[in-house]
Amino acid sequence: MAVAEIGIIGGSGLYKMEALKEVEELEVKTPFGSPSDAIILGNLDGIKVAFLARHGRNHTMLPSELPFRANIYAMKQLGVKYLISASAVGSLQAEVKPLDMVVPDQFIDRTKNRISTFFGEGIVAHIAFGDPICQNLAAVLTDVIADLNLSDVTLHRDGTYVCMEGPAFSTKAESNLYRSWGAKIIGMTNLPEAKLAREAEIAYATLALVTDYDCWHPDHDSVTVEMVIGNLQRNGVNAQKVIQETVKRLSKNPPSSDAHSALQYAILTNLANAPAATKEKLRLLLEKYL
Ligand SMILES: CSC[C@H]1O[C@H](OP(=O)(O)O)[C@H](O)[C@@H]1O
Ligand SMILES: Nc1ncnc2[nH]cnc12
Repeated sequence: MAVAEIGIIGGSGLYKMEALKEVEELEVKTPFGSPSDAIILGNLDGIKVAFLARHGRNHTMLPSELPFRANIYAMKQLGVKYLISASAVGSLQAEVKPLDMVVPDQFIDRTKNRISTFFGEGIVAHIAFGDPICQNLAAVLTDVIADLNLSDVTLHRDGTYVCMEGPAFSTKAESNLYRSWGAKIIGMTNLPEAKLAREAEIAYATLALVTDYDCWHPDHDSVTVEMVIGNLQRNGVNAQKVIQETVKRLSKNPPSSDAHSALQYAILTNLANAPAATKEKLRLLLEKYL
């Protein structure tokens, strides 16, 4: 039985959910090692949720050091079917202002050093990733943001998130290149998570919290960590309201998601003859298809 069907990954500045009740800390082990930190299991308005601080509660991990596979696999082990990521992002477009919220629908991969598949070691799968975000989950998020009508927050219902390697922020030339590609926001974490969530058949969507104008805007200072965390603290309460209401609506009316059957036509290897050790390692992902 699922421990929690809804998971939350909190990014920079969002290290806990204040409204979580009856919390329990779970030290989860996975075939891919330990997640970034203990998973905090608790009740949000009576609904069980699993919360993980992406960089650890004391923010001790660089984006390139994050155990993405362990984080997503741990959520899968707890029975998570819907995963909400809350993330700080820089804006690449003038109309997207600090404190705004974006629910991106696309990614551009500029990472260099991430493992973003569970497969290999004798089992090959290629998931479809044309629509990397679950649009039905994203629609719940956007409806909630619109309905809450938060002061100082403009909602952007879609947009492309550039996922860069980091940890240094972009150069102006890079930032302007991404602008010329029409991308809306930039961060360092969500693309590997979205890929792994899709392989794990978990519906994934991002609540992107805009904290800065990166380094391209002639009238604004270039991004600093102080700016990111300051703006995150300014709209951390709003972000938590959005997540809380989204959890309520998901639990009342869980949307269908193509992500929930993402592996159906993705596995190439005949599992009957696949290495037993890999089948065991990926048992949770494969058991429906064995
Ligand atoms: C603290 S600024 C850069 C840092 O913030 C974002 O983190 P997250 O996506 O976990 O909110 C960005 O991706 C970088 O990791
Ligand atoms: N400008 C930026 N670039 C990359 N990641 C970020 N996270 C928050 N702001 C960012």
